[in-house]
Amino acid sequence: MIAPSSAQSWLKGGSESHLARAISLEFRWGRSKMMCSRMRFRNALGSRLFRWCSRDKHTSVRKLLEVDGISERSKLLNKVPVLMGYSNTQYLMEQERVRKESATELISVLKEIDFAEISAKFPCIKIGDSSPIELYDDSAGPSPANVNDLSISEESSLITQHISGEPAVDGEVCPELLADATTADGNVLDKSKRCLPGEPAFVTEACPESLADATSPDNNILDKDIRSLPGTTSKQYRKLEDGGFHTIRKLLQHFPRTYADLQNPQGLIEDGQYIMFFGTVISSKGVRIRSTLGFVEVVVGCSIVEAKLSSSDVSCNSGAEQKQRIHLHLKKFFSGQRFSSQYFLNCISSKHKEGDIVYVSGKVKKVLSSGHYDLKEYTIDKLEEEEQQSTLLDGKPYPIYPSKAGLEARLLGQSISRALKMLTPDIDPIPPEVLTEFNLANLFDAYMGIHKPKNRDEADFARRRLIFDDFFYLQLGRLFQMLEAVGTRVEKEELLYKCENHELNAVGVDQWSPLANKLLKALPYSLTASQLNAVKEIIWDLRRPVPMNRLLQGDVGCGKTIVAFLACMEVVNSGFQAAFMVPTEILAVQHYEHLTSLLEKLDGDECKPNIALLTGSTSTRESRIIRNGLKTGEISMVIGTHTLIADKTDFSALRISVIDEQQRFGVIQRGRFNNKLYTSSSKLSDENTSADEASDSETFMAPHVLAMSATPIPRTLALALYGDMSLTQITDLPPGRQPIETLALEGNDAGFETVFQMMRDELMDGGKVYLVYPIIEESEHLPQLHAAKADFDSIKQKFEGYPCGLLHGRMKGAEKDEALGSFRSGETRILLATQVIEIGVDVPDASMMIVMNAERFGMSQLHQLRGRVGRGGKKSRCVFLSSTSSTLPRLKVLENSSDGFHLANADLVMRGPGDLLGKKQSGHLPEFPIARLEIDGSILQEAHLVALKILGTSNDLSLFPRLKVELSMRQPLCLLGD
Ligand SMILES: Nc1ncnc2c1ncn2[C@@H]1O[C@H](COP(=O)(O)OP(=O)(O)OP(=O)(O)O)[C@@H](O)[C@H]1O
Repeated sequence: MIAPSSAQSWLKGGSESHLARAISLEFRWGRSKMMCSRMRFRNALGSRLFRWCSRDKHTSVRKLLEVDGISERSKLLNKVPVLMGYSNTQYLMEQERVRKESATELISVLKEIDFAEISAKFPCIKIGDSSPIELYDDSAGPSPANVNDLSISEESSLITQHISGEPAVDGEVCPELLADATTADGNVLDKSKRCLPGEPAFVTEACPESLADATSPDNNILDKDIRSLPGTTSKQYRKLEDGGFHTIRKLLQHFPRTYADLQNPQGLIEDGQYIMFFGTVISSKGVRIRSTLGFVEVVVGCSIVEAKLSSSDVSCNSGAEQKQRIHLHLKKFFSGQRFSSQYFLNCISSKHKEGDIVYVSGKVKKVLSSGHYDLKEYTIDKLEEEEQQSTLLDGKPYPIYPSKAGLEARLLGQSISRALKMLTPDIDPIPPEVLTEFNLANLFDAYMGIHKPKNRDEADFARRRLIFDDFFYLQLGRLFQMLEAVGTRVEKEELLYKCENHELNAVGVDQWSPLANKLLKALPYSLTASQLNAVKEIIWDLRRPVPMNRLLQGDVGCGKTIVAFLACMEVVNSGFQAAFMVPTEILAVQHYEHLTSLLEKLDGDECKPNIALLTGSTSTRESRIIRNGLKTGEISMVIGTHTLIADKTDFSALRISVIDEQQRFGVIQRGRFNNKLYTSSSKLSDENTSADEASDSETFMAPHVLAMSATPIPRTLALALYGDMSLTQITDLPPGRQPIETLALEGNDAGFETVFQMMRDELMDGGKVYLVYPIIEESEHLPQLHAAKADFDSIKQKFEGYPCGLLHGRMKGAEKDEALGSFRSGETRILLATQVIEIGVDVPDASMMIVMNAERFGMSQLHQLRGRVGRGGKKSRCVFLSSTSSTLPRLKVLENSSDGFHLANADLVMRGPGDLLGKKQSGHLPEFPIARLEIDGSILQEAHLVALKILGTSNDLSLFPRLKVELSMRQPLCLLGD
């Protein structure tokens, strides 16, 4: 590309030929920059020439052009084409357009110019450094059908690079392109051999070595750089890379969001409906309304099946099916002088030709004449490739891709098609026997089937395999990491055995330790069946020679705490220690009080273990005493917050760590806890201070981990299901529980009136009410939010006679305990609180909860909050008040679901499973949520079995080198903190 200054340099010569050359250069520069708009060319060239001519030193030019005054602009412009050898501007433009269409001519034009000479003579002339300016969103990109869509700047820069022998500026060029450009007969660029879009010829002819390379079995095609994708321009590569598609795998894993049935809508089309249509372009024209406004209208004709038709509308009637022909009008307006020129509008409208088969989607708006509709906010895609058209004709499902990073669907679709062509049937790293055994598609067929299915069944079969892969590599990775961490072969086998055998291994109550048995007997209730099974299973695990890593999952209020207490007592009874870590001080105090009150009921003082509470609010003196007690082994069990993982807290013989509401702790925190525990245990063995008779290896063993969660975050959920954690579920609720009546209301005057009336009724009925607020104090920035402190007085007034309490995170530990204690004892009947009560707070007779501005909380949070009521025998109610009516539907979901697992699943789908093998805790929106645990559980199970089978055959995957490579490609085998 030639910089403008070059033209000025040519002008310095002052001769006619120099001037012609200058104009020629200027024209090319101007055209490449301006997409050949005649108007802009004239303007730009005219003003530039004028500037030159008006300068004194360019009198010679003026003379040459015979322009007398600078006002005679049009005269000057008419001279220019003549000097360039054309009769007038119109003709010049016409000729140049023809030139543009012929790459051969273009080369000859460019070859006329001796770039080396220009560069040498005029250092100010830079070759190939200007990027083309996009004047409008050419979303379609270079059309596969028309290679000339490549901008001249791009093409000329490629060729220029070749001629000047300089490296590519804009990206790699297929070597053949350059080779071809230098052929002796020159001047002709064989398009069939260029790396240009939509040219399959390239794949087979032009770059055979690159294809051979890609298809070589020992070359991992999937992890090839995206730039190995054939038939793609450097601009497209850049776009793909910017969209995160750095490898072929990334591209192929951009799965269709859905498939469209290649059938147009049936029945009545209503205004405002968002509909997809397939049809044929009937016309496409550009209309200039005035000098600054124009539009392009594409009319698409479609056949739809109409139920009730007037006879005039019916164009064909095949049996019972009546088809109606409708016309969709797709209009795009352009404003501004530049974009409303007829030439420009014609350029745009020519993109759609009569007879093109297109796929359009958008919002339908009826127009006056029957059978005609405007399509608003539309997208239009041409079904260009033969296979796409055959998709339409054969009634194959048509994949619809989710948009990504602003990449146009068409480019994505094309690139995926090209990537598919690179694949070979031997890309699958999973052994074929496994595929046969589990009835899985081969990976090659799976990619083909998901992107180009012949029918829905094929797409489903492919999807199944791809979901399998997601789960399989996840588990293979986790198990591989675990096996790496375990020393001996026996331990590895033991571990695999544990993972493989999910049958309930239990230790009967009669074999429990005396302490656990005594606690069980001291309970004021009987354990439910699943609570009992959970304890049996955990105790069985505690007696295994490998550390337990178990998740105890059960809905809010199902009674997990007592299960964990019993497990702790089992360990404490053998002289080991237990640590119980909770996320809040309130919860630590509650658990401590609960356990001590239960232990008080035990017969005989001699067996009562020494329990301590250690939180941030514990005084320094007391903390020192507790820490000392833990170090010496005097204290058997400690309940506390994350102070338990502080460096200075040491244990003498820690054997179990319970992490309550474990999703509240980050991966690193939990990892620190585990490491700490392990260190403590090892230290202990060095010092030989163990009171236990266990063998050395047992003493060295890392402590058991029992994590508890009511609403696992997606990451935990996925890990628990088939990661390295075993899962124990409590599936029933204690007897006498009644479902919580849930109501979602808009928090307007009427809504509040209803709620306050319900509250009055509840209080009169002897109930206790939580009022939950999103913030403590009113905020200027968020005036719509209700605040706990601000509402305190008005609630007190409104409910005179019913004492109110206040509980929020900014209160001191003792104040919080007091507020909760008063509510528990019934001293206060209304508790205004923030989300500090969200987890674990247990006031069994609290019977009503009202959540203000409920949309501010996440679904799982709301489920947890709701779990604070309905923990006793009294019928409870929960009201979620939304700030606006628009946020109400989301809250309504909670009206119908009281299943934390289901809600966590909904979260999983919304947030994605997160980076399961990394340290990233939070989820992210998935590119394509291909797997749903709710429905894909069986695939998950199979994947788990296959992973175990493979690792059972070869612990270090040495017998499956391709799987090992695949695993490392998918997930770096970084060790988790936990
Ligand atoms: N089998 C049972 N029968 C009757 N009540 C029970 C039983 N098990 C537990 N409870 C009581 O149910 C209430 C809730 O138990 P707990 O606090 O252990 O629930 P949780 O599962 O930890 O709930 P959250 O996830 O909300 O913390 C407590 O008051 C507890 O004493």
